[in-house]
Amino acid sequence: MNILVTGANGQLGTSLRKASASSADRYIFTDVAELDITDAAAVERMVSDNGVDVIVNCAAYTNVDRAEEQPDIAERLNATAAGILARAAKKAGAVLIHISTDYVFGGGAGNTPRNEDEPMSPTGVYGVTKMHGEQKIEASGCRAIVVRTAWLYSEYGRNFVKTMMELTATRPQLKVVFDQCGTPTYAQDLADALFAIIERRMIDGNEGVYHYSNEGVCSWYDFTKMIAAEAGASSCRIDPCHSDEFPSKVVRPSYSVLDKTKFKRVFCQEIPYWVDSLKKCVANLKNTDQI
Ligand SMILES: NC(=O)C1=CN([C@@H]2O[C@H](COP(=O)(O)OP(=O)(O)OC[C@H]3O[C@@H](n4cnc5c(N)ncnc54)[C@H](OP(=O)(O)O)[C@@H]3O)[C@@H](O)[C@H]2O)C=CC1
Ligand SMILES: Cc1cn([C@H]2C[C@H](O)[C@@H](COP(=O)(O)OP(=O)(O)O[C@H]3O[C@@H](C)C(=O)[C@@H](O)[C@H]3O)O2)c(=O)[nH]c1=O
Repeated sequence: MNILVTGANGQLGTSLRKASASSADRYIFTDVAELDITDAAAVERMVSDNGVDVIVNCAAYTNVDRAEEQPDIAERLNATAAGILARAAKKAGAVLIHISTDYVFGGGAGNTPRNEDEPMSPTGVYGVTKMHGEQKIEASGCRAIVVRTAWLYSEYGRNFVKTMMELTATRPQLKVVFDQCGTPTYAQDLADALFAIIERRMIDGNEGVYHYSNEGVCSWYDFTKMIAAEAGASSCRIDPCHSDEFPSKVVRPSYSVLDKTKFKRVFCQEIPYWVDSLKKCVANLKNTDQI
């Protein structure tokens, strides 16, 4: 099979490169320099010239704060381009694997993990544009597997784990919000899971929306405490704070824990506990001195 990966230099794309290294399938890794996914003609050409069977879209506008000031750019990449990929997939008879986010959900009083059928209720531009992306894919009628994930981190690029390893090593004190709860996801776990779906040919007949994060629940505060403990940053005092004490232009979801029952049932995969995966990533970062 020919598998086109877009946004391949990002966290998930890089992890997928690693996951698929020994596959007999042909993976075509592209980032914006090789394939700008907002360019419909270029996308169609890439798909037809290479006989693409599966597109894995790892490209996105992921700067949540900046999206508030650049809604048009975020919409173009997260929504319009998702529609372009979907239409190209439909025309070629390919399957689109698209990644979405827990930020399509907002707050709400409850603390029940979100399932796939729950109505979307994003509270910021990034979440709105990702919701539009999902809607454009559905409207295209292409065969698609949409995987919503959350709080992605890895050894690569910028992410919360690397930021907090840096801050807890250099600052005497930090305040971190404890009133936003979700589940972190190690990008390598998600990449391995997507790779297994493709490798085991489980893409056909399983179209739909799925949730995937690591197992468990925590606040950003708990996440930071665990990052500091694993990194050995004992000199930084970490205090919990409310969201209004950490000013931001974006209202982030207060509770966006994803229910992964459907993913585990359909794809027969176990999902690692968030603390176990965090330990692996921090150990890698400490060993390779990538921060
Ligand atoms: N990061 C997170 O916490 C979460 C992410 N997700 C979703 O998971 C997916 C992967 O996220 P992640 O790996 O963190 O994303 P990254 O931001 O790490 O990677 C996105 C990649 O897309 C590239 N890109 C930007 N514009 C284009 C374009 N026009 N054409 C092709 N590629 C482009 C980026 O290049 P450049 O860097 O040069 O802009 C970057 O290499 C996304 O769909 C995201 O919305 C979901 C939940 C959490
Ligand atoms: C650095 C810092 C952040 N925070 C808060 C701000 C915010 O509420 C929370 C997380 O900060 P971030 O800026 O990393 O979060 P954010 O960029 O909103 O992360 C999101 O990215 C997108 C792409 C997704 O799809 C989401 O799943 C999620 O991972 O921690 C503190 O409370 N104290 C701090 O010192």
